[in-house]
Amino acid sequence: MYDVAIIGAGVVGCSIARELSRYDLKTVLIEKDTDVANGTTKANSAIVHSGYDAKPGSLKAKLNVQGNALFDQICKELDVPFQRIGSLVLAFEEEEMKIIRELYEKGLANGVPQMEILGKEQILALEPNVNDRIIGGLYAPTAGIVGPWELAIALAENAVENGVELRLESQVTNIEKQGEGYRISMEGQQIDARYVINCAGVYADEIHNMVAAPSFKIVPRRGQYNIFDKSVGNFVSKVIFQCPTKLGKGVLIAPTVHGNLLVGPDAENVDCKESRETTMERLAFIREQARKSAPNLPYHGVITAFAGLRATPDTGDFIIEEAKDAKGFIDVAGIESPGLSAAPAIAVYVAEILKNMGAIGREKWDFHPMGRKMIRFMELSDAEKAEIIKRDPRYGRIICRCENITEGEIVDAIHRKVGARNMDGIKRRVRPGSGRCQGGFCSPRVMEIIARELKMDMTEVVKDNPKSYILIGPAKSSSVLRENLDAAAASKTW
Ligand SMILES: Cc1cc2nc3c(=O)[nH]c(=O)nc-3n(C[C@H](O)[C@H](O)[C@H](O)COP(=O)(O)OP(=O)(O)OC[C@H]3O[C@@H](n4cnc5c(N)ncnc54)[C@H](O)[C@@H]3O)c2cc1C
Ligand SMILES: O=P(O)(O)OC[C@H](O)CO
Ligand code: FES
Repeated sequence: MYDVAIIGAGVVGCSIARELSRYDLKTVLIEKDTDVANGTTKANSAIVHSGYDAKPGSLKAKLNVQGNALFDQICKELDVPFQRIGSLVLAFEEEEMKIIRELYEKGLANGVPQMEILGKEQILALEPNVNDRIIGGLYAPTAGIVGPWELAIALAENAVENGVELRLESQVTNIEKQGEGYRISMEGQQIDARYVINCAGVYADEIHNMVAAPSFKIVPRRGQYNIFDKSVGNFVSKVIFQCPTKLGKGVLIAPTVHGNLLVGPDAENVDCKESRETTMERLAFIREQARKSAPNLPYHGVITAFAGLRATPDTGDFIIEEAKDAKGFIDVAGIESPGLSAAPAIAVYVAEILKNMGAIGREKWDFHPMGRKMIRFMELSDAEKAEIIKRDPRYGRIICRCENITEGEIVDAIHRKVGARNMDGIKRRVRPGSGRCQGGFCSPRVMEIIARELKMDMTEVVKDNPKSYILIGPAKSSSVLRENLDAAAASKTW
């Protein structure tokens, strides 16, 4: 019997798993998909908000500000890209300056440090590409940008290194009260756990309803984006917001931790919890909105688009509590924005709930907080590069030309504790496929490496879910070509 079962391995479930791995507990992290960080965690604005948006007194406000303060340490421990670049909210008219002052007051009430209301010239000095029609704005230097999926993957990996069990491809289909705890059914398997933590993102209401009377509803609210090429990645140096509306913080322009530029999101309630498609109409709307902030936005540099789903609750705030009619079942639901920023603090908050229930005992003496570092080959000095190629020549072979990723880095991503099993898994860990050609050049090479390292056939290598095949079988001409190449290699004629 497990002490704790966490359902959902997004950034929230992974943060909680890592936090609980400090304690002497038998914990399992359950995920329906083939990899961690495959839900909302892989598709968001990647901003660590400073914390002036949420209503003072709300869980969102408290956990955002607390979470923001934890990022330096966690990202250092786990070797996750994070930059505290600051954010600006722009005002274009006097009415909006009123909103800026309200945000500032809310920020003070929430405990956000170092905020300043700036005038037009101060903002233009910081961000020359911003529309010169602005009249002022709010500056929050503690806002940052992070690699959201890198964070979740590193948290999961560190949790596993500290004893948490990770079960992928395990969709929870039923939960029943059973003696001291709960019996959790997944396709073809069942486990028992004393405590259950529901971190199922947009599906959290359905998981809740398996054991308790319905008490909240999650509406998927889609947000779409464009990503721009690195050549225009420094168009702005901070996160540029407009004034928030009822539907959220609005369209932003921000650099990413990998040097691209991100523009979006819009906010659109959708019926389906899997509706992650982008649409020309909404992307055109985003473009128009973003041009208000920066009329010269270099749209020739767009390389791709994506969409994510906010898990918007009908309660207005994060729901983090024991379900009223299911003792030992804790909902961590409605974790829409600023859920990424709040995730480290949510984990501490959930651990406190478990402590108050008497579920958590002593801290383990052998918890090790440091993640195993990744070798980022292009960030090494020439001497370090030479040394590592001498040890492992695979670091001397560039596979992804756009992002300069070596075979050694890809092989390492496959064989780590929470290793990549498919193309998107590799892309999220080491970025081949994220560059300007979007994998046009490197994808076949990455497929070959996955097939070789995981001892599978090329046709078994998938993009993401088990049915997302890329190849369906050898074409006649390609098998003839392969025979010719093999023959040529054998006779050493080239
Ligand atoms: C457009 C957009 C922009 C955003 N921007 C920001 C931002 O800039 N800053 C910020 O702080 N926050 C932002 N957010 C919010 C942030 O992304 C989320 O709060 C955060 O990613 C939520 O993480 P999660 O782990 O709760 O959910 P998820 O990442 O969705 O994880 C839930 C997991 O549960 C799994 N699951 C579901 N059902 C089952 C089941 N039956 N069995 C097993 N597993 C199951 C899913 O597969 C999934 O992996 C944004 C969100 C969106 C959509
Ligand atoms: O639009 P919101 O308010 O859900 O916020 C999403 C991100 O945090 C900012 O883009
Ligand atoms: S070569 Fe890998 S994305 Fe272009």
